[in-house]
Amino acid sequence: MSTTATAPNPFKIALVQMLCGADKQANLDNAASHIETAADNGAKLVILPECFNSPYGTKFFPEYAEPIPGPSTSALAAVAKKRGIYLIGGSIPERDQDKLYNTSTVFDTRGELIAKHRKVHLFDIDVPGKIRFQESETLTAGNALTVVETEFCKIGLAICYDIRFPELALLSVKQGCKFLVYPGAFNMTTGPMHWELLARARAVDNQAFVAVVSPARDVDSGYVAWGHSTVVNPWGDIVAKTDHTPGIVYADIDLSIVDAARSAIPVQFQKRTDMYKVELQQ
Ligand SMILES: NC(=O)CC(=O)C(=O)O
Repeated sequence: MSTTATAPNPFKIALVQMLCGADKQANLDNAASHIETAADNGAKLVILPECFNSPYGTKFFPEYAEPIPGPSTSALAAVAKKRGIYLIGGSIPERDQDKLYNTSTVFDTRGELIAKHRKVHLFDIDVPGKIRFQESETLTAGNALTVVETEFCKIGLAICYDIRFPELALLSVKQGCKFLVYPGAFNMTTGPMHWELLARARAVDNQAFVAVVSPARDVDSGYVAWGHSTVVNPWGDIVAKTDHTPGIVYADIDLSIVDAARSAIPVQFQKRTDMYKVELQQ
């Protein structure tokens, strides 16, 4: 669907910061119940966290992985259709033949799957004495930029570690995105260092709204999520944010702020493409 001059603006979004535990069905039920609450409260676009149907860990991915469509994404489609909302389904471990991906699905108001993003940059890090995580032990990286057409605006969708790669965001914005969405799951080492910093950086360097959506923190899990789901406006201001506990973060996305920021500080139109260029190799 293409964006029109009559698109509703502002529109309300909801970030679902939920606990994501070992019981897949409980995760699906919990997500559906939060989505219903968000819709009751007027959200037109609801966003779940990374790996919402499974614990976040390479040993869990093979066990929890599903094809798309599959039980988890069918449940998402049903609730999007029932409530007439757009739904960005965080991510799930996806199985496609002999490969596994960390994949986000997007549903429109009729429950149709309108986009699918496979995490492009796998989370392979080793911070001595703090955290080692190697998604590539079980996952394969996606190869595509994901721009989602909605009635509100184009949305650039990427997952967690993808936020650390400004090139991906720049390419989405080059394709017309005014809003960048990152289901994510930073941890107790990288969260306090970089979660908010990166969300604000991507907002400022792209003059776009940015939403980062985390699971709630469970200190007993093998991977302890930072939480702090946040929405940042194109000036870099935090417009909505929570702590580490379960809950829903709401924000109004007023796209006129994107236009105002881009017109006041017109870096989007001042790129020295005679000197440098970021280009999609596809
Ligand atoms: N979980 C991730 O993909 C990324 C992350 O936690 C980080 O970049 O830090």
